[in-house]
Amino acid sequence: MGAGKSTIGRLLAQELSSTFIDSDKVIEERSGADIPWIFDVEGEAGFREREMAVISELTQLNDCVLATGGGVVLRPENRECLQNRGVVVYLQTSIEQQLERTARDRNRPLLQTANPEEVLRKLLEQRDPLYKSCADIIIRTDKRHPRAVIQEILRQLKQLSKQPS
Ligand SMILES: Nc1ncnc2c1ncn2[C@@H]1O[C@H](COP(=O)(O)OP(=O)(O)O)[C@@H](O)[C@H]1O
Ligand SMILES: O=C(O)C1=C[C@@H](OP(=O)(O)O)[C@@H](O)[C@H](O)C1
Ligand SMILES: [Mg+2]
Repeated sequence: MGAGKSTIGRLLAQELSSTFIDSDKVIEERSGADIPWIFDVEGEAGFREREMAVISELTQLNDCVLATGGGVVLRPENRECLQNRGVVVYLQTSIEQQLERTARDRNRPLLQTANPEEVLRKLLEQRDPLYKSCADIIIRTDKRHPRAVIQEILRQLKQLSKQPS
């Protein structure tokens, strides 16, 4: 959360002249409710069910940039879909930057707690190995302008396409 997936994904899609899709937005459209409402009424488990259905569908599409929610890697089915169908980019960010970037946004239910720093630390501990297990490209985004992050993604994409498969 706050790594910049939604922001950088949108700009990257513009740069690549491809379609941008944010799975969280699709989940909201499909359910006719926002993410805090889904967490409130259906719990995190309900949100993860909806997320899995949407990821399974969206990863069938071609030529698009897909920004996911940060918890997408929790389900092995999601990791498999992402790995099989695309180049997966892990945007790494310090907890300090995550806190700064998410502070003004009430839209992340997992961070609406007395100690969001502790929550982020635990999530990182749990998720970092999962992100690494499915990432083709890993990029640090701390104190880096979104444009600079995009240039780095493009550079690494070019390198990947040069490698013999
Ligand atoms: N590289 C960056 N530098 C500065 N601010 C950023 C950067 N990436 C994202 N942001 C800002 O941080 C906030 C959260 O970004 P967002 O794209 O929603 O993250 P995510 O989708 O990974 O949770 C937004 O206000 C966005 O403008
Ligand atoms: O990390 C998570 O578990 C979540 C991240 C959110 O998306 P962003 O990573 O875009 O904030 C959103 O999917 C939901 O609040 C759960
Ligand atoms: Mg997002």
